[in-house]
Parts: sequence; structure tokens; C-alpha cells
Amino acid sequence: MAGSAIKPTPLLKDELDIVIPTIRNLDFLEMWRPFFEQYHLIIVQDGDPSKTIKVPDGFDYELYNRNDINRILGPKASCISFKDSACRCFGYMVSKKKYIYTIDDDCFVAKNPSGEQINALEQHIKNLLSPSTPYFFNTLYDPYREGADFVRGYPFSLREGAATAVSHGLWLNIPDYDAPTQLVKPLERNKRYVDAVLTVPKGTLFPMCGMNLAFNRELIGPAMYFGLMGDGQPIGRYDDMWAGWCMKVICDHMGWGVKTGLPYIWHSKASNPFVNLKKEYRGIYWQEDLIPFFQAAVLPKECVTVQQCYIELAKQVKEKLGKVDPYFIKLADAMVTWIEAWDGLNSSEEKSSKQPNGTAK
Ligand SMILES: O=c1ccn([C@@H]2O[C@H](COP(=O)(O)OP(=O)(O)O[C@H]3O[C@@H](CO)[C@H](O)[C@H]3O)[C@@H](O)[C@H]2O)c(=O)[nH]1
Ligand SMILES: [Mn+2]
Repeated sequence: MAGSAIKPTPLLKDELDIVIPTIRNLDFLEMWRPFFEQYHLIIVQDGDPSKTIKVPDGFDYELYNRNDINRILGPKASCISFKDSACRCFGYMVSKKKYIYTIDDDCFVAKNPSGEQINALEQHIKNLLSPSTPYFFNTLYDPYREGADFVRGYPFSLREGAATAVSHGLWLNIPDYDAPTQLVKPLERNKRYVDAVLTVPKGTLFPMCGMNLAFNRELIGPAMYFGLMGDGQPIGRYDDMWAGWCMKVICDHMGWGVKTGLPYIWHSKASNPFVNLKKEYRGIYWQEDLIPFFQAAVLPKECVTVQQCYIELAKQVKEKLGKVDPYFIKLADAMVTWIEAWDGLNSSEEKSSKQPNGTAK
């Protein structure tokens, strides 16, 4: 009798953590079970810490609520947002793995045009493990993909590519629109599946969405601070945008690549556009000053680590954006606190190969 088929070990099984910010039970994991069950989860429970979050059986996880964050970081916990999905960055900080995948709990497995279920995590891993092409655009998209290559005229000196720091996935069904767009197009659904992965060119910023995102934590982890949002803050739903702008300036400086495109997830829940408008509206006009700031940001060559780049960026934020609004002075200070907290938990002598035992903390 044929032996039972041996399941292949999932890619990066012991080198990747899945970080989920949540205020709800995690039933959505049932749909992801075939793709996620072999990976370790880091659940960041936002909101009321006395609430119990139900995690389906069979998953290996550690769960942190606000009491845990305060206990672990002490006063430095002030840099971790409360009552906003930005809290997820705490999961990046406590992880000990080389890679991170973060996903929202209203994101489900999507199907490709052939009707096959998409293993979004596997595609992100492929994106992260293959080089990027930030210096010269390949018109046949990802040249490292099966069945594609560099096109004629692509310099051979650039074909080795750059290390990939971030893989930014997309969404079918509810697209990540801002509130004004949601308000004018309440019924719009994204039905377009584009079978492509692109490198965001060097010197180009983009709006990074946090709901289906993977990154090389060892490369760019310290820059993936999801900015101060939610409770007590004048702005919301710009946490991932802030991280994306800081991250891209640093990746450009360090010579790393950022990809966007596949994989798709199925985003099921449209959050309330009126609530979103209240959270976003300051960001909608502030960003007209923020984008030129990041586009013009220059990091000195003496900045050779991500931490040094990030501290330098925080200094420039304080100097140049503090005049836009005092919030950016607070945010710049929080950026420094984030690095201090990150280094406190991840300094080399503390780095251990021991993995969490999967029980809730
Ligand atoms: O106070 C909160 C609210 C939510 N969460 C968790 O964060 C994610 C996203 O929440 P939700 O899906 O309700 O929000 P959206 O408006 O659809 O997504 C926006 O949030 C950005 C971050 O993902 C995304 O880029 C935007 O489109 C869920 O897991 C909630 O459980 C929270 O932790 N705290
Ligand atoms: Mn959502």
C-alpha cells in the first residue's frame, strides 16, 4: 500500500513569525489553517486586556495584550499604539525570527483566476527570497520568476539585483481605499487580479498597506515602526503609511528592494468610512507636506545600520515636520523610544535561538 504522502516542510517554517493584531476572536485562522498551521503566530491583542481572544486549536502561538506590553517595555510602551492596528509592530519587536508576515483578521484566502486557493504566505516568501530590481525597471516585471527573465537592453551589471527587504501584497474584494474614496465609491470592489510582482523603483515612495505584508526582519525590522495612532492621537490609519515611507527611504539608502503585487488576499470587511474619515482627515492634508519631506530626505553615509538611519530620520522629522504640527515632535520622540525598546529586546547578547514554547504569555 502506498505510504501516506509526506507533507513537504513549509518554506522558512522555523524562520518566520506571523503577526496578527486583533480585537476579535481569530476564527479567520480556520481558512488559513493549511497554510499557517506549521508556523508560529504572534498575536497582539489590542483594546481591553481583560477580554479573552479565542484562538482555534492546533496553532502554535504567543499572545500579548496591553498589560504584557506595559510589563515588557515599561515606560517605553508609550511608543506602542493603543486601540489601533499599529499595535502590531510590538509583534515585530518581540519576534526572534528572520522574517515576519503580518495579516489582518478580516483577510481571508483568495482565489486566483483558475479558482485555486492562493497561499499568500508562500508567495511572500518567494518574493523575499528572490532579488529586487530597484535600479533599472524590467518591463517583463519580475525577471526571477519562472518563465520570465531580463529583457533585451537590461544591463548585465545589474542583473544580480538587490536583496529584498519587503513584500507588499494586495487585496481582492474590499480595496484599501481612504475614507473619501470609500465614501464616493461605497460599492466598489476590486475584482482585478493582476498576475505580477514589481519592484518599487529606488527614489519612489508608495502607500504601504499593513494588512497583507511581509518583510525581512533581520534587514529592515527596526524601521518597521507603525507610527503612533489611535487612543490619544490626532490621527489614525496612517501607521502603515508612516512605516512605509520611513522604510523606503532607508531601503533606498541601504540598497535593498521593496516589491509589491502578488499575493492577493480576500479583504472581507469594509470599515466604517465615516469613522475612517475622522481618523484620517488630518493625514489627508498633512501628507501633502510629509511626502515632499520623505522625497527630499537624505541619510548621511555615516548611517550604516538601520537603527542609525532611523534615529537620523527621527531627528529630521522633529526639525522639519515639528512645524507642520506638534504631533510630529511626539512622533519623532516615539521613533527614538521604539529603537531603544527594539535594541533593549534584541541586543545581540540577548538574541537567543530558543523559540517561544507557543503558550500564551
Ligand atoms: O482598534 C483596533 C482596530 C482594529 N484592530 C485590528 O487591526 C486589523 C485591521 O482592522 P480592520 O480590518 O477593522 O481595519 P481596516 O480599516 O479594514 O484596515 C485598515 O487598517 C489598516 C491596518 O491593517 C489597513 O491597512 C487599513 O485598510 C484587524 O486585524 C483588527 O482586528 C486593532 O488591533 N485595533
Ligand atoms: Mn480590514
